[in-house]
Amino acid sequence: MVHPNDIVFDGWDISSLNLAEAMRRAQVLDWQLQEQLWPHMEEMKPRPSIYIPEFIAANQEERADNLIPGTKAEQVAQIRRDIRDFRERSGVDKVIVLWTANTERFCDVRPGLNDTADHLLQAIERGLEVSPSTLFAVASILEGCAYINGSPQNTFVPGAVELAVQRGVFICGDDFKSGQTKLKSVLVDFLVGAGLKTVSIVSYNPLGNNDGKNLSAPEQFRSKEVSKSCVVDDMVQANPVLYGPHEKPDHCVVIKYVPYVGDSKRALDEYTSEIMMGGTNTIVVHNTCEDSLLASPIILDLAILTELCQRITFCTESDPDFQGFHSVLSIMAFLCKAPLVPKGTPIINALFRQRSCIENILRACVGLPPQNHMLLEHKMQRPWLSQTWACLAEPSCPVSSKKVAAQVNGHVCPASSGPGASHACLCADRDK
Ligand SMILES: O=P([O-])([O-])O[C@@H]1[C@@H](O)[C@H](O)[C@@H](O)[C@H](O)[C@@H]1O
Repeated sequence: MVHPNDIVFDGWDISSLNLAEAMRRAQVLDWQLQEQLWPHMEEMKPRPSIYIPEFIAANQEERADNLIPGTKAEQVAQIRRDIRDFRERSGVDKVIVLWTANTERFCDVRPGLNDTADHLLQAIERGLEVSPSTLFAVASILEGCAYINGSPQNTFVPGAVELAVQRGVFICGDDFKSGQTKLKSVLVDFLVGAGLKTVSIVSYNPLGNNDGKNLSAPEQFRSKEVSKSCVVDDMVQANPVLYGPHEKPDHCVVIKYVPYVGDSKRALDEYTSEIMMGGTNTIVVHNTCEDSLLASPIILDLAILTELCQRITFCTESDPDFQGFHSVLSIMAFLCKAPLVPKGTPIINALFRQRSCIENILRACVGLPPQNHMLLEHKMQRPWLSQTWACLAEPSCPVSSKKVAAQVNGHVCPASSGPGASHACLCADRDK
């Protein structure tokens, strides 16, 4: 066993690092923790990956040392073999693939190139423009493995989405919502919800890890800028009293590579809002975001929730046959900066609305009604009667006409006559 003390950071030979060495190089974990983790990490070595220089910053070249050779089609075939090999060797039942690698530049989206599943597969065969993250997505989908995109680029070109739908495989993304954006998706919801018209949001991000280095290139920064900027759109549009049809706040996002701060990303934000009688309200936030340590639990949650979603089916009153979620797993919006949703469905960025979606679906899975915070039972003139609620149980509900039942692993949650109980009712109208 190589001890961390035996490794010299300066002048490091970066070829084929194992995960213990990578941990040391990343300088994220405290030294004592590194020492404890070392024996568990050193056995693990990343499999080779795909490097297409035009998709990431030129400054990443020296780190690209563990590569899958060949054409794009051969690379996809190799990833598929790796997934199968991992599944067999590890003995796991399911594999979920998650992209947490470098931010890529946006990929061209063109008819004939990647607008349909067939065109995308042909583009791979012909070696046309397909990003590494999309090659991984296609390999995963073809292996029947859910694929999660933790970076901002447009991995899910229309052809990749169509392929996932055709194969009934979950995809979700984009870009972990970890620090500054998470706070923003709460603060702007609060400001606009409280009637303060936010007119300017200025966000600076000094960042010193390798992600920051990659993002110092304009095309890669552009991908991140888009995912970080769209996060307030729905909250603004949801308030037509404050904002006109095409009106939205000025929103400026800056990321600067500052090696000294390492993984401790500084997020500096200024929110300016107009209030009554020509006044302004200004909030300035300094937020030290431990970039990797905020992202890591999100990675775990995404994988765990995706697996759980693979076991959930539900029905609605208008469609009583049980079915699974759409391949574009939009309930993961809570964990993503730029939520991917099925075409034509609303994008929700407000953090607590996103959380409430997950919470209520999970409540339905265990036979509880949705949490709507009305608490009418505590607001009644007359004493509260539990029978008021018992009437919500199947088969007929005089209070609400809409019902949704949910099941996990084929087990349908039972109706009950207790307070607030219904047949795993997801109905938003239950209190009407
Ligand atoms: O989640 P957040 O703090 O808004 O955004 C962050 C970006 O500002 C940063 O550049 C990147 O390195 C992080 O991974 C994360 O995406």
